[in-house]
Amino acid sequence: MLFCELLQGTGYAGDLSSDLVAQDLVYDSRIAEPGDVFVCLPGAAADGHAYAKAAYDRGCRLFVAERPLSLPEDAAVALVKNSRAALAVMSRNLFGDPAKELTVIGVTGTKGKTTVTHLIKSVLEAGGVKTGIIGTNGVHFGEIHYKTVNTTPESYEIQKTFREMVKAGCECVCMEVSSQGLMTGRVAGIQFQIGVFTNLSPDHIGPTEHKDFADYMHWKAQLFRQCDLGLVNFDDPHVKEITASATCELIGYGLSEGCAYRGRDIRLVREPGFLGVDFAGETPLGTQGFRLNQPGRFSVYNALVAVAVGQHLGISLPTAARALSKAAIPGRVELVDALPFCTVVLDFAHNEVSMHAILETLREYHPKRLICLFGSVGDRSQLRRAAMAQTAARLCDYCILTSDNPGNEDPMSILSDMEKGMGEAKGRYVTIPDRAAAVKYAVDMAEEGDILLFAGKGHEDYQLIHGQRVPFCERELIRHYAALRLGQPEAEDTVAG
Ligand SMILES: CC(=O)N[C@H]1[C@@H](OP(=O)(O)OP(=O)(O)OC[C@H]2O[C@@H](n3ccc(=O)[nH]c3=O)[C@H](O)[C@@H]2O)O[C@H](CO)[C@@H](O)[C@@H]1O[C@H](C)C(=O)N[C@@H](C)C(=O)N[C@H](CCC(=O)O)C(=O)O
Ligand SMILES: Nc1ncnc2c1ncn2[C@@H]1O[C@H](COP(=O)(O)OP(=O)(O)OP(=O)(O)O)[C@@H](O)[C@H]1O
Repeated sequence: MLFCELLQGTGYAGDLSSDLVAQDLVYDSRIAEPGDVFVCLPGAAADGHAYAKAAYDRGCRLFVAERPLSLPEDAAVALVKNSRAALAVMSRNLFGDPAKELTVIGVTGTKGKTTVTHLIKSVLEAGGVKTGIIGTNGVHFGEIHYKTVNTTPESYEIQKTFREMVKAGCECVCMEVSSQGLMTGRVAGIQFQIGVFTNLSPDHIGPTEHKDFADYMHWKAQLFRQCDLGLVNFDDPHVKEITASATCELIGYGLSEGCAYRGRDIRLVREPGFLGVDFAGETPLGTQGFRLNQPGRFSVYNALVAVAVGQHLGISLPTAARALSKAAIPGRVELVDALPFCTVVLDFAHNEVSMHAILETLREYHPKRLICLFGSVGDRSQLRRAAMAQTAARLCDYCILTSDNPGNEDPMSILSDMEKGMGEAKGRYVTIPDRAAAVKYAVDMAEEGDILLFAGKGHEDYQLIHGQRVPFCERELIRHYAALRLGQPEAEDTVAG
């Protein structure tokens, strides 16, 4: 593609020859190749402008930057005001604006994004609409699955993935849109047909993320300034602020009166091997009974919005109900069929908000004892650890404190911060730093009627320890130790990592 065509819409300045040909775009000098356009991005840890020469040395001659670069004369530099925004526009140009060939749905909110995108995919595909998803669990479409670095990837990866999805016959893409993704322009220039708001509470506030809650909220609200229809949780205390600047049509879902999509008659169901919820969903096209394979009130919200999206795309209520009765999401309130006399749940809850949500939900099922195994990630706020531990101490009968992803921190110092929270809330607990040993302890202590929650790892198949990614699959370990406890000989073969 001609460099000047690629730059169309960026508002660039620079005296560029009209016959320069660009092969691809790249924003990391370490993977730059001859023919690539190197886009200099100012980052959190470094500034891409400082790596322009490295990209030149690897053969790049075409550059996009926010300020003049000191490079040999054969380099062509297009100057733009905001290089991340320019990357979004150029990526769209490079891949031929694939969003125009898809129905694009964006899901934002503090909790529930991954769950909701998977539920929407289940509902749409049950109605024959081939759908791709992009989010924390990676990219999924058809038989294709790959991981992403970010919940909302960089604009180049998004546009490239959209194009792959179109080629694979997808009609729709449902993606998680993080506040960081909105703030850093990763979804700039995409007009979403539907935007979904799940809920909002303080999170992602810190030196490399948002400066305060107002900033976090401002960027979440951005989705409703670039979509046609907003499906928003009317029961969330922050819905007014999120929608105040909306430019789209707004439709509410929730449990309160006035919601177009409303859940009522909620009944929590716990049966052997099953933990779920029944409810009636009122919609503009009629009322439908639902049984969800996922527990708790928050699952009703997640399901309602999936039904609403489905209805807007022509999926009937019985089809949506059938899909939701079977939908299971790896690592999100996932039931592990391991010990027949109690309920074992694997969940990604890794901060105070989601711990509170999942534990309160599980309490409502009246377990004999609610036992929770969890750790806290390293290299992040110390307050988060104590807060999580306090919440667990208040809501559980017993806690097993262990390691999550300690990262570059000493696991013992993370555990000591968690123990402070435990002590303040007078919780009963044991500390077992090695997570595999802690899993064994939890499995061995389980009794009839207990609910065991393994929190934090969810779908992850590794632990980050001292900068290393160590294989670790909690689901497999639970099954392994359960099989040992039940005297099943095949247990030896089931451990992964
Ligand atoms: C803190 C932050 O926002 N980091 C994001 C950022 O990377 P960065 O700012 O650290 O990049 P940098 O290291 O400062 O480098 C700046 C530029 O120089 C380039 N570079 C650097 C070194 C070199 O040798 N050569 C070179 O060209 C880099 O490729 C980059 O273009 O830009 C990268 C590319 O887009 C992102 O992958 C990366 O996300 C990191 C992994 C991250 O953790 N981000 C968090 C804050 C985030 O975005 N989280 C949300 C989740 C929120 C939720 O769950 O709700 C998300 O959407 O993932
Ligand atoms: N609607 C909801 N409200 C509150 N909590 C929820 C909701 N849906 C799911 N959860 C809880 O939060 C956890 C994380 O859910 P999910 O991964 O879907 O959210 P997310 O927004 O993608 O989160 P993250 O940004 O941490 O990846 C779940 O495992 C569950 O315990």
